[in-house]
Amino acid sequence: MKTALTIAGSDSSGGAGIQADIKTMTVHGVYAMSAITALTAQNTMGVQKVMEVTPEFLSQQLESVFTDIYPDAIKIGMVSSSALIEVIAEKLTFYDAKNIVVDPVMVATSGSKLINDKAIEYLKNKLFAKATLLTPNIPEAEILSGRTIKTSEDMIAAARIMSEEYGTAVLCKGGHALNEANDLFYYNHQYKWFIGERIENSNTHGTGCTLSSAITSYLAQGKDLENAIWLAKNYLSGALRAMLNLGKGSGPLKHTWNLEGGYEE
Ligand SMILES: Nc1ncnc2c1ncn2[C@@H]1O[C@H](COP(=O)(O)OP(=O)(O)O)[C@@H](O)[C@H]1O
Ligand SMILES: Cc1ncc(COP(=O)(O)O)c(N)n1
Repeated sequence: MKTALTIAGSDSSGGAGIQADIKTMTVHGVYAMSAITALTAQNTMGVQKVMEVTPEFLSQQLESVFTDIYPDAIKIGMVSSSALIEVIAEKLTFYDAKNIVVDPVMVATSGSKLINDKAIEYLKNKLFAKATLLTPNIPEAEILSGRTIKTSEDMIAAARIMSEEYGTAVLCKGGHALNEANDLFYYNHQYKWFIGERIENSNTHGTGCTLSSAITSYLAQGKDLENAIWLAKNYLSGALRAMLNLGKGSGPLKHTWNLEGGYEE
C-alpha cells in the first residue's frame, strides 16, 4: 500500500485540514498519516480558536512517522509559525523526503487568518525550495508574488514569479475568480491551464486542502505531476457536484462520492 503524510492543522468540523486530508487520501486507497501543527476549534462559519503544538512535539511526530512508515508523498498545509516551519524544513532534509506538495494556507474560506507575517517569510525562505508543487489560491498568490491578480494574464505573471523565485512547480488555483474554476500550472518557464467547470455550490470549505491531498495521493501512487493534478481536479469536482449541505456556513465537500457510484444529477 502506498503511504502519504499530511503535516497540517486539525479542523474540528472535519471539512478542511488534517481531517479533509485523511479522508481524501483514504478514498484514494493511500495509507494516510498525520503530523499535527495546530488544533483549531472551527466550524463552517469560522475559526473560533487555535492552539499550536510546540516545535518539539511537531519534531517528535515527524521523527516517529519517518523512522517507521516512510511516506511516499507529503502534503503540507496550515503551519502558523516560523518555529514550526523550521522544524519541518529540517526534518524533510534529514529524512530526504520526496513528492512534497505545499499548500501555503494563509486564510480560511471563512476569512480567518491562519498564519503570521514572519511565518510567511519562513515559508518562502525555508520551505518552498523543497516543494515539488506549491498550490496557492489567488489571495495567497497575490501575497507571495507581490502582484494584484485580476485577470488570467495576472495569474500567469504571478505564477511565473513564484516558480522562478522558488525553483518549483506552481499551481495557482482559480476558485476565487468569479465564474471560473481554472487553475494555472507553471513550471520550467512554461504554463498550462487546467480548465474546470464552475459548479454552483457555496459549500467550499476545504476545497484547497482536498485538492492538495488528492494530488499528494496520486504522487504517492507514482503518477507524474500533471496527471496527478488532472485526476485530483476531477476528484474535487465530483466532491463539489455531490452537493453535500451541512452546517450553517460554507459547508464541507462529500469526500466519499467516488466510493458511492458517483452522484445523482
Ligand atoms: N465552484 C467551484 N466549482 C468548481 N471548482 C471549484 C469551485 N471553487 C473552487 N474550485 C476548485 O477548487 C480547487 C481549490 O481552489 P480554491 O477554492 O481557489 O482554493 P482554496 O480552498 O485554497 O481557497 C481549485 O481546483 C479550484 O479550481
Ligand atoms: C486547519 C485548517 N487548515 C486549512 C484550512 C483552509 O481550508 P480551505 O481548503 O477551505 O482553504 C482550514 N480552514 N483549516
